[in-house]
Amino acid sequence: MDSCGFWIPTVCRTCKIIVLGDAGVGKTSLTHLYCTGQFPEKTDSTIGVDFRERLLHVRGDKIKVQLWDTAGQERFRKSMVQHYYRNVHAVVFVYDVTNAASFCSLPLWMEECQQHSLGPDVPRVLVANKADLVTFRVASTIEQARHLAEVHSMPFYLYSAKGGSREQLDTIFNKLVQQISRQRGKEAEAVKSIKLTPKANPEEEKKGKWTCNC
Ligand SMILES: Nc1nc2c(ncn2[C@@H]2O[C@H](COP(=O)(O)OP(=O)(O)OP(=O)(O)O)[C@@H](O)[C@H]2O)c(=O)[nH]1
Repeated sequence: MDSCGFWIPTVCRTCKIIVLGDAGVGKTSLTHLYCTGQFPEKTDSTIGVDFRERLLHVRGDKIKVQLWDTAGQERFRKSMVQHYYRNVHAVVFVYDVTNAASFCSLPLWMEECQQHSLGPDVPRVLVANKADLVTFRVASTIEQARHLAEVHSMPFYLYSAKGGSREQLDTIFNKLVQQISRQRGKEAEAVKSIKLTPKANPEEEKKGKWTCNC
């Protein structure tokens, strides 16, 4: 409501963000923490997909951040995979710093995105999760992951869903949402400029069409 008691409608947009990575890397834990503020003490393997949402207020607009927590296990993905990739606005890749195989799978997750027509313009980030379990042994993989992210022009975050602060996680997702909003702004500008392109003078057009040269 404004000061005169009128209801001022605000825009509500949805940002669909899919979270991809091997089974057990912490996708459910991360999405749960971002949307509820709690690290879930117990999680089951995701079957198909789980949705979680959080409403953000950005400069007077409402943005519904819709997180698609996808199944890491192949057998739980098959039937849903086409749905994940429809109208995606951003991607979060996750691997577990204690699980080298989950790091090695990252190129496969990226390939899957490509196969489902997600272009390089779709914002993405890489999260190295379970930072609370980092040991000297896994430090080199973290550097490799940082490098992989750099090569693919995506921000890299070392994070712990278990021990990290929610503010830190907010920063990761909110930056992604800002990137999506900026991109939407550019698209809207592009559409406006197409609409504003002056039309040819209709009289001139008519003349051109009906002038007989014989
Ligand atoms: N120590 C530690 N454990 C974590 C962290 N994040 C998740 N876990 C644990 O890792 C296990 C798997 O986490 P999930 O969030 O279920 O993993 P997922 O990627 O959603 O797994 P799928 O649904 O099978 O694809 C759970 O026991 C979590 O409690 C973390 O940052 N640190």
